[in-house]
Amino acid sequence: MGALFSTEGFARLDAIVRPGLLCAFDFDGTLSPIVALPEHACLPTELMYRLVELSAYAPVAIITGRALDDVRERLGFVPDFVVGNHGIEGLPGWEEPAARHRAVCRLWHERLSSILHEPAMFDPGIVIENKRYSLSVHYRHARDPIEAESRLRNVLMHLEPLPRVISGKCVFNLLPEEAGDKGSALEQLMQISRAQSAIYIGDDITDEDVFRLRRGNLLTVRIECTTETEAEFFLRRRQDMAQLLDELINRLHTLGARNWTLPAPISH
Ligand SMILES: O=P(O)(O)OC[C@H]1O[C@H](O[C@H]2O[C@H](CO)[C@@H](O)[C@H](O)[C@H]2O)[C@H](O)[C@@H](O)[C@@H]1O
Repeated sequence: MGALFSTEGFARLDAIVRPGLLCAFDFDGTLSPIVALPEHACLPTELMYRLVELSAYAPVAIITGRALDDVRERLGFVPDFVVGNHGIEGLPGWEEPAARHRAVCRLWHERLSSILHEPAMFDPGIVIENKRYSLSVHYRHARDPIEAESRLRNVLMHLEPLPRVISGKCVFNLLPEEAGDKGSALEQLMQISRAQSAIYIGDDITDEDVFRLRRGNLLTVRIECTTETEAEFFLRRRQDMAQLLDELINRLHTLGARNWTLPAPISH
């Protein structure tokens, strides 16, 4: 993995950025800073203005672990595509399988709520975020987060049906086994939008499903340099996102690209 802001990284950007590019982003930790409480997360205005400008040149997609209605109200603009619940919510035909996922999540929620109320497990700092089609169990504010992580891991192993567990930043995300993921969501979005190439930026384990696609026409970028990733390049800090959006906008503008998913402007 190399630095995106390097000779090699800029060369890869030059190669991938062309008319027909889909620009896709994770939300928490990529666009929005990680904050103590999920309900306080929002899109910083300096990124929001840039994303609006970018969407004149290329379709913009948000692929997030959050529920759709939750993330939409945090964006402050309307992207071309929003996919929620780690890929479960928002793609054509998503409702039918999601109804099955909802029933499974209801079972898990009931079971977990009851276990987490047992005296030996009770900790007001452990919170279940019910996103209807997936659950997030947050332990950022647990009395002892390291101990909570290992106790929760043990509880999750015994749930029925067994969930697909994606760990994250002080969180376990629980998904039904047959649910899609962010990788399949990105591939579907490329098909739907007829994109020739794509860039995806993410910061967490749930984004690895995109990073491991390893397609020649997909540039993957992880926030923060780590060895535990399949992403091609990294940005040192989330704050570098503004510069990355400027790099995309400037290249697309120079190439005369336009967002082909928008109605054509009326000519007089
Ligand atoms: O796929 P993402 O958009 O990155 O969403 C992943 C999870 O993000 C949220 O939790 C994380 O961000 C919170 C706000 O900064 C933070 O308080 C929490 O500790 C993080 O785990 C969100 O609440 C989850 O639903 C998402 O699955």
